[in-house]
Parts: sequence; C-alpha cells; structure tokens
Amino acid sequence: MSNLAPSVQLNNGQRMPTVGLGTWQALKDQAERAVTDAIDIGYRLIDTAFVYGNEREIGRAINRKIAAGIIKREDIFVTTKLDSRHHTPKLVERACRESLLKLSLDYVDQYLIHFPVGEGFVDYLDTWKAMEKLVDVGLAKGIGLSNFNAKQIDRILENCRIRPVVNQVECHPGFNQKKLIEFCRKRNITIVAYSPLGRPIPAEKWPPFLNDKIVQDIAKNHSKTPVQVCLNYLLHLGAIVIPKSVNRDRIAENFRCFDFQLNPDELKIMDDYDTGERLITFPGMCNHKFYPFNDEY
Ligand SMILES: NC(=O)C1=CN([C@@H]2O[C@H](COP(=O)(O)OP(=O)(O)OC[C@H]3O[C@@H](n4cnc5c(N)ncnc54)[C@H](OP(=O)(O)O)[C@@H]3O)[C@@H](O)[C@H]2O)C=CC1
Ligand SMILES: O=C1CO[C@H](CO)[C@@H](O)[C@@H]1O
Repeated sequence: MSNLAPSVQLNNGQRMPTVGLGTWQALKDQAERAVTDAIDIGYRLIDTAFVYGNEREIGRAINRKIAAGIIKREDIFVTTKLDSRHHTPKLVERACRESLLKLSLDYVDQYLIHFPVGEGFVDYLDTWKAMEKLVDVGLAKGIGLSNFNAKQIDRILENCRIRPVVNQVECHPGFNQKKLIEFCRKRNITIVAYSPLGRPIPAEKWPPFLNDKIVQDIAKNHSKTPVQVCLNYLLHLGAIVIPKSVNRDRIAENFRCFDFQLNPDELKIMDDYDTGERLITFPGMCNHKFYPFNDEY
C-alpha cells in the first residue's frame, strides 16, 4: 500500500491530497517540527495562513525536505490564505508575495480568501478579481475561498473568470455541512474541512463524536481510533481533512484515516452527531454585511 493519502482532482485539473496538516496555533518551532514529521509520515498537504504567523518555519521545513531530496516541490501541496487586512485589490498581490517570501517558495498551490469580510468594507468580488491575477502571473496554481456561504459562492461564480477550486469551512461530525458539501459538489467546488476533530481542546473535553462508547466500538471494529473514524467519516462525505497536531504520534494517527471504510450503520451513527451548531463563529465580524454565517449554509 502506498504511504500517501489518495488525492482528488480539483476543477482546475490540480490534484489535491485528501489528508493534510493543519497548523493554526502551531507555534513557530512546533510548526517546523510538525511539518518535518508530517512529511516523513506521508503528508503531502500543508495548510497555513498569513495570520498563523508560522509561514517562515513551515517554508523552512518544506525546503529542507526538498533540499534533502525527500520530496520535490511538485510533490507537496501548500495552501495559504489572504488575511482580512489585505482585501483591497492593490494589496492582494503584495500579501501573496509576502507569504511566498516567508515560505521561500516561488508559488503556492492554493491561495484562499480567508474570510469574506475584509477591512474597509471591500467587496470580496473585487478581491477575487485580484486573486485571479495571481493565477495569471503564476504566484498561485489555484485560488479558492474560505468561510463563504452558498449565496456568496454563487455571486463569485456568476462574476468570475477563474473559478474557486475549494471552499474551506468548519466541518466535523457535530457540524457536518452536508448541505454545503452538496451545493459545492454540484458546482464542482471541493470542500476542505477545517477543525475536523471539532477542536478537542483541552483533550479531556472531547466532543461526543470522539468520546462516546459507540464510536469507540466502531473504531475497535476497524482496529482504528475514534479520531480516525471521525476523519474517515468526513472523507466519506467528500471533504478533504486538515487536522492540526504538533505531536508526532497524533500527526501519525490522524494521517491513517483513509485506509478503511465505515459501513452504512456506522455512517448513520456518525450522521446523527450533527447539531447544526458552529463552533467557530468569528464573532468580531458579525455586524458586517458580508458576514457569512447568518444563513444556514
Ligand atoms: N480557514 C479558516 O478559517 C480556518 C482554518 N483552520 C485550519 O484547519 C486546521 C484544523 O483545525 P483546528 O481548528 O486546528 O482544529 P482540529 O479539529 O484539527 O483540532 C486541533 C486540536 O486537536 C488536538 N489533536 C489533534 N490530533 C489529535 C489526536 N489524534 N488526539 C487528540 N487530540 C488531537 C490538537 O492538539 P495537539 O497539537 O497537541 O495534538 C489541537 O488542540 C487548522 O489548524 C487550520 O490549518 C482552522 C480554523 C479556521
Ligand atoms: O484560521 C483561523 C483559525 O481559527 C480562528 C478562529 O478560532 C481564526 O481566527 C483563524 O483565522
């Protein structure tokens, strides 16, 4: 069996691994170690963002692996994101170049608008037009969205020259996003599931879909762990998963989530954990006209 996770084809022809490493709150030295470990374990997708403050260390880890001949640049898929302070069209390329400089990369595989709300009431359609130019000049292989709702996605699609490849959103068994996944599937946009473990912080306060005996039993049936069951469920829904960890054992555990299949009864049990309630609401943005989370999806 290959040591790598399966990949999916995006609407621009790029292939994107279905399991990646999240890095929010991975502190600088932790992030470098975690990315190094992750590449050794078989991860070929790394998710970061301008605002995570760890692009430099992540770039260092990736470039060391390239220099050592362990991977080639084209073997690894790097996503980073435009932060809300840089939505003004003339700032978009500058922000992307700054991320690339920190990452020490010539291009990113995917550049996302992190959140539809930008400082200064910029319309995300104008931001999108500047994002398209990044593809034209080769700074990003693909461009996409994060935290956009269905209406906002359609508004982009009705006005774009280059289609978004993904929408990266909160997605875990407690908030499974089935409606948004289906909406995006019909438009050939892939969902990337962030906080796929429901952010089990602190570890003793695990959500029921990781903690309940019934999930532990499902895990035992497959000689897997509840975390692997949770991630496998999201893969089954058609999402790409980007669990974050800075612990080598957990990084390895999270990766081995793709090599088994839940049966229909087990899938039904996981479906029933959906509460329809978000964990992550970006409350500071909620009065803005482009705030995405007033709609159901
Ligand atoms: N686009 C956006 O707006 C957002 C994007 N993201 C992206 O998605 C990624 C993942 O989401 P995130 O919010 O970090 O939440 P996750 O659901 O990935 O949970 C991360 C937490 O779970 C712990 N953890 C990881 N693996 C295990 C395991 N096997 N067993 C027990 N605990 C575990 C981690 O601790 P430890 O490190 O100690 O293992 C960390 O505290 C982010 O890191 C970021 O890259 C996240 C939120 C918003
Ligand atoms: O991507 C991110 C991780 O989640 C945070 C919210 O809890 C966001 O602020 C940040 O943009």
